[in-house]
Amino acid sequence: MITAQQLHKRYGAKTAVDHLSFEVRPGMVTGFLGPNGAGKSTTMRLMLDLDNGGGETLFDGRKFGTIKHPMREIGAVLEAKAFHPTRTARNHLRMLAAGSGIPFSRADEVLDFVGLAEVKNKKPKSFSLGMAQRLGLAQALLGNPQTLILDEPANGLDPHGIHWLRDVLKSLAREGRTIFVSSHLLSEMSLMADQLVVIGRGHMIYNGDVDGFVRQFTQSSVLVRSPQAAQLAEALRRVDGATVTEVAQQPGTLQVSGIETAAVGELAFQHNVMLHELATQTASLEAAFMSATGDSEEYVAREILAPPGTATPPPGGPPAAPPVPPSQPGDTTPGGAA
Ligand SMILES: Nc1ncnc2c1ncn2[C@@H]1O[C@H](COP(=O)(O)OP(=O)(O)OP(=O)(O)O)[C@@H](O)[C@H]1O
Repeated sequence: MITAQQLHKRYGAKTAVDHLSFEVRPGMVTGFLGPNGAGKSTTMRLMLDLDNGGGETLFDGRKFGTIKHPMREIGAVLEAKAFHPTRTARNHLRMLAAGSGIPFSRADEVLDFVGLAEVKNKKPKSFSLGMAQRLGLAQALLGNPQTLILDEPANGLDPHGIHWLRDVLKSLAREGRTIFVSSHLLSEMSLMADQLVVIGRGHMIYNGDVDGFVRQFTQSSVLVRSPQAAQLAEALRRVDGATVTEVAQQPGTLQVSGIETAAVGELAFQHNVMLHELATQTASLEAAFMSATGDSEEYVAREILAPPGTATPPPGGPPAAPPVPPSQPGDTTPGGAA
């Protein structure tokens, strides 16, 4: 269990982390989300005593600085390419193992585990970002720690690598470990994380389970398809708070919000309306993230750069419209947006 209390950090006049308190529980993956510059890396550095700031972090009740062999209890990767410049991957890990009373054989074990056995005698400076991430994870796992703190470990991994990482972290969590991981890959996070800590501009936005985050920051709706859709729509419109929209190009299909799925089914039954489909439509983690952090974005692209030689809009004029992606075969929405 990690207990972070009142973590804070200022850079001059700027508050990077503003009195954050949260817990990261064992046996599950806790995702750490926030827009660029939200303070995720700074928070992780504060947790590991790698930065000066305020607040306190306890790992199973103990401060990082009081743990005799931290590598054997807490594995961390905060920078993808933080390796010894001249040692081979294997010797880099052996050196760390020696410093923490870990047997040398463990270096080969973890290199094998992360898929780097073939390149273990190469220097990490020749590694791609994805390979460096794998070596970082090997380093974090070297001491077989109870706790893992990983800053964007999926960055640079190919799709197979991302899938592999998800399986690894989930299975390490199932073993009862405490996993705290930041990522900008929201679809990945929705598959991997059980709990979320979401911050914006150094402030806590949400701390709780993933479903709760999606529920809190989006509105779910009900999709209902019926050969008597008009009759059902009429009944639904009489329900207080319910909003009914006919789905374009899908005759007999209604999108309903402001009413539970079960209540739609019951209403259909009461009005002798036959249903062909009744489904709850839950918004994505990405939609929830956009809604929750929209006001906290610090670095926002304002306009599309005009190609050389084309006129730029006058200052104060309307911003350039974002380009509409071309439709793909099979797209059902204008512009091909999914
Ligand atoms: N060494 C530094 N000096 C001054 N400001 C800094 C320093 N490090 C971070 N900051 C600022 O603190 C804020 C938080 O930065 P941090 O790197 O923790 O954010 P982050 O959430 O990890 O961002 P990203 O997702 O882009 O990696 C940012 O506004 C950043 O500019």
